[in-house]
Amino acid sequence: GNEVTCVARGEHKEKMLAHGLRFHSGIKGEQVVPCYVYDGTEERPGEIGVATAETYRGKAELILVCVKGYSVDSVADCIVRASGERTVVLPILNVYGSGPRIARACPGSRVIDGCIYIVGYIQAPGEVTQSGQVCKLVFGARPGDGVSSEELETVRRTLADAGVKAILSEDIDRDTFAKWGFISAMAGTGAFFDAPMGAVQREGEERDVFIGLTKESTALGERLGIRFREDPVAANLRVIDALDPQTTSSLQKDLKKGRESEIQGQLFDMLDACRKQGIEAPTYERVVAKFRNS
Ligand SMILES: NC(=O)C1=CN([C@@H]2O[C@H](COP(=O)(O)OP(=O)(O)OC[C@H]3O[C@@H](n4cnc5c(N)ncnc54)[C@H](OP(=O)(O)O)[C@@H]3O)[C@@H](O)[C@H]2O)C=CC1
Ligand SMILES: CC(C)(CO)C(=O)C(=O)O
Repeated sequence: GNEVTCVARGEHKEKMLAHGLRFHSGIKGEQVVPCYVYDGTEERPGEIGVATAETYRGKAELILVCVKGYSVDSVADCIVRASGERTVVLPILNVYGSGPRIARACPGSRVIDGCIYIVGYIQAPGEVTQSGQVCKLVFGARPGDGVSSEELETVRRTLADAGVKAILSEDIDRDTFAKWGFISAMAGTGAFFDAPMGAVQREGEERDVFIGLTKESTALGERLGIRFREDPVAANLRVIDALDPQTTSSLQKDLKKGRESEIQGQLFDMLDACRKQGIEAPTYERVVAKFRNS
């Protein structure tokens, strides 16, 4: 029922416009949604508008920022242009601090914060796969973001109507930190040992490293004033133990293929923050040393 525009580029954009956006979804099944070039004037119900960050015109009501950490700066101008007085900007990256960072990069935009639990990827240009049944988005207000509780409720309802399990958090700083701590430990362990999560599910060095990373990020979080809802080691191991043993993180896959990756935001920033806060982080030191100068 809502108008949707995707900001895209390259072959992905071309294929979407030529053949529609093809979804292979564990939740919604197979679908092809027709796409058209969005120029800020015409809206076509039942179709997805497509624009580039440079050509996007018009004002959005809700902007979901779902690029990787290294691409944030390339979409900042677009976010500012697409923001009107009532627009809400919702980042869902796996990098803690994305809300504040995007707010700084996009003066005048109203930026909240969030994170998402989903397994998805671009399978081929114009084709997106979402695996399994999990699609949970946690979001919430940041201090001084200027977004009212009624507007947050509108965001929740909009996402829920689209089939997303949307949870309005009373402490999004805690929840984005917890997601960051998890993905950092998962990606760091997987990349360090070049192993899928099955290796972390068994007792042994891989599991010990995963636990070490989680304990160190927990110490950092506590130093920063995060009040975790439950012990992060127990919570993170529960998630790992429920994964398909073949699962690897996208950071691990990107590193293996020599592609640009989120290693700065997911690993290096964690160690740098530990050092800055005087938190001893021998496991992060060991894992990061393998990648920092390689
Ligand atoms: N994939 C997943 O299952 C999950 C991912 N996350 C997090 O979500 C974020 C996004 O991840 P993911 O979806 O995997 O990333 P992808 O790289 O698969 O998708 C991001 C897309 O944004 C495009 N993009 C980047 N910059 C621009 C730009 N300036 N103009 C137009 N398009 C642009 C990229 O194009 P191009 O390829 O040309 O760069 C790419 O198609 C990350 O922080 C990730 O850690 C969180 C939970 C689960
Ligand atoms: C592992 C997964 C899919 C979990 O949400 C993820 O976020 C990533 O690969 O970056």
